Amino acid sequence: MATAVASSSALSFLFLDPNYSSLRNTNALSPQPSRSSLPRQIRPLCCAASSTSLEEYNVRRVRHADESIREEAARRDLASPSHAQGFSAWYVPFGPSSEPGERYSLDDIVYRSSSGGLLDVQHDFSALAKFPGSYWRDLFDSRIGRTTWPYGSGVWSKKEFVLPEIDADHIVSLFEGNSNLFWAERLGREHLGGMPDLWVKHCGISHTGSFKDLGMTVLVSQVNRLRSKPLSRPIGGVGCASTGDTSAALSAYCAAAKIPAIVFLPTDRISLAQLIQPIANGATVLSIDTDFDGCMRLIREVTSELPIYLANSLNSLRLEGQKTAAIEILQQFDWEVPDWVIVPGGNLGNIYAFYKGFSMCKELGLVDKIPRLVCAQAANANPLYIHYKSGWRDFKAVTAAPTFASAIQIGDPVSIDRAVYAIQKTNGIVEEATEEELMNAMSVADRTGMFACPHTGVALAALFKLRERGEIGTNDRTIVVSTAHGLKFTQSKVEYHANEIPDLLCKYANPPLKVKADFGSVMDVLRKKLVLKN
Ligand SMILES: Cc1ncc(COP(=O)(O)O)c(C=O)c1O
Ligand SMILES: N[C@@H](CCOP(=O)(O)O)C(=O)O
Repeated sequence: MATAVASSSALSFLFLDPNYSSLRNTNALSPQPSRSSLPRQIRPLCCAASSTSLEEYNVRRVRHADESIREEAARRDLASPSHAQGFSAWYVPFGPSSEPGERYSLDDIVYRSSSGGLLDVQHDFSALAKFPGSYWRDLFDSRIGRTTWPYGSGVWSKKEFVLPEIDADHIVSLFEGNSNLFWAERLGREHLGGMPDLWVKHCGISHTGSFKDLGMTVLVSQVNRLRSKPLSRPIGGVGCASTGDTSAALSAYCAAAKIPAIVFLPTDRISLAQLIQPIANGATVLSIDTDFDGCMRLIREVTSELPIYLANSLNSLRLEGQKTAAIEILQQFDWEVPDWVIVPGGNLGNIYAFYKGFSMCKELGLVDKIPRLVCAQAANANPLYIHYKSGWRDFKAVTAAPTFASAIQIGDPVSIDRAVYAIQKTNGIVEEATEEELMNAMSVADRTGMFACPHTGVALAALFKLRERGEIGTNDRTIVVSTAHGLKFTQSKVEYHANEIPDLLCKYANPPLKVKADFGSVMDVLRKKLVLKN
């Protein structure tokens, strides 16, 4: 315990020293240099939080019996604004602005630019670039798997790239992120022509079962800051329109922080598992007789009238958290850049978040290139695909039809401009998947040990098509982003395996076999099964 202690206190001063360029050879758990051996300019800073000696500081790193990790972080002055070291971020218009120099503080409540366009969070790259890429890589790597508040989170372990100025005490985190990168060995070998370097980033293996946790920790933390002293903003609650995952994440984070959550859900268009999440977390749940796009229009009107903070990805704060999944992928490959990343798209914030995470790492020298991005849409809800196919001529919203990938049944995505930018900047591709394609892709992946959701099925179906056309090569390192946990969408799997879906060939259906409760019948069935197999 005492050694683990030493490493974290070391980090707190290492990230104050621009000249300390590499931690790569430093065993994070090994004893740290004595205070006098530290470079001179960092000596006064390392113990800035208290007047204790380094020895005492390290010993005291063992958390007091009556102390929470939050209190410990405050005592040790970890991640306080003073540690931001001049790092900062603010809102700017996304794309060209009619007002030169237009920018807003992250403490402003603003979702649109003066011309009505989207906003983006811009970081002070000149401050971040004072540290070399190797410094950031090593710092982020050294924080993985710890409980140190707030760095145990995959999002907040990259705090300087996310919300550098927020006080650790305002952060609302459920230690999200750090999700599994699954080597899809059998799927690649048996179903994709021997692809040896195929991976699935399981963003849905998360607290509320989807990648939305990554963005929601950032948004709710900022709301917590705004509502707390000294800002004390009169925000009565946080609201969103949702196809089921944003609402689940919002409700959980708000419940953890004791902030009221209000969610607008399209009646009968989300799964039962998704519906029960905000109900259980005590949110105000409005089931509205319209589709997601209708709910989105309503929440935008309501948040402009009432002191309810908007939690959809129109709010660019969300994407700051979501972009850390891209950074995590790079980390998981020891900072080698994959060739392709395939992301299912609906409201289209996430594809841009991936672009942003990758491009930030490139600009700051953590990596030297970025992957090509593929955005995969359900054919029943494919406005980006249509736009792409038209050669990016005038964008037209569509009325999205029902799809098994119900969380992306969205016809008028708020982040359309962000998605176009991400695809264009990465020489990316947009692909679509029919209901049969997505359900079969999901089910064949399940046969190789996954339990994918239908949205992941959309991304997998896009991969099958791109492999077939030879656009993705056999040896290309390819990541499919799994956006939700399959357990949230069991009804669609039940229907599929029961072969009960009209006009759909359920190629991988595996219905249970009904057998009489006697030995002979059981043996007959098993013999038949084994003979068939052989
Ligand atoms: C499970 C799941 N996958 C994919 C998406 C698409 O993400 P985005 O809306 O950011 O495009 C969503 C939400 O829209 C989702 O809930
Ligand atoms: N799939 C989303 C749709 C809303 O997207 P958002 O990222 O803008 O919140 C959901 O689960 O609600």
